[in-house]
Amino acid sequence: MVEEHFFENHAQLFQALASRCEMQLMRAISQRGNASFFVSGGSTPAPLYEALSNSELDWSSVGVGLVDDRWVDPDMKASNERLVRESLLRNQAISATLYPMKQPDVCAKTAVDRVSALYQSKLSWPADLVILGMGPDGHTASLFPRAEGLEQGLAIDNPNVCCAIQATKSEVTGDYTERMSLTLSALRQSHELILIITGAEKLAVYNAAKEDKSNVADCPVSALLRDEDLTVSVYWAP
Ligand SMILES: O=C(O)[C@H](O)[C@@H](O)[C@H](O)[C@H](O)COP(=O)(O)O
Repeated sequence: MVEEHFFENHAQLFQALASRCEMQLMRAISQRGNASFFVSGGSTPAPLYEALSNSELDWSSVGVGLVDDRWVDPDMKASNERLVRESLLRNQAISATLYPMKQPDVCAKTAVDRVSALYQSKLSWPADLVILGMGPDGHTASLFPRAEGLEQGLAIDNPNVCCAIQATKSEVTGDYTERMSLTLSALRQSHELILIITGAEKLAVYNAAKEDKSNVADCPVSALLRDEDLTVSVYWAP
């Protein structure tokens, strides 16, 4: 199910969301002594990460994982790891621990088991806080419609929390077709699942995906939105 938080502008959205994320991380730290925070890349969430980087919380108790990453060197502009290091892991949040997805392996497939084991051992599950984006094609994380590897990504019996995805050029901007992503079952293991979307086009895709009765493989985000055992908090502004 969904819990909608719609705002008149981005400034209001990110201010409200930063406060909510800060509270959620502080709650996890006070209850368990640590917090796991999984973050998406793309062009939307950077203002949230920049705001959170100034939050006065015990960042040394926060483990940061990636929701997904492009299989590119972390110094490349396309790298989600780079985006997170530049927007979140600075100021107060510099003392958080980031666990990257990208490994020296030539392809994501040979690294999946290793990154899954790393994420399952170093980050606490269920995830305390997960930040998702959504593409106009209904993908979330790097779970792209009909992409190679998506079946593993959607499989409820997949013991891994990560999967390797080979998106097609038409699905992704630029050449970043090879990805690693959290699986659907990993995303469902979240105490707080936040989906950030902006603009009219994504709102229309979201509204359709909420009702979507078609195959999840055609609109992976709908698997989360339609899950009655899960609450996805949707933050939207024009
Ligand atoms: O690697 C990525 O690109 C993201 O993790 C991806 O899942 C993103 O959240 C959506 O593609 C939306 O991207 P925008 O925020 O750029 O629209």
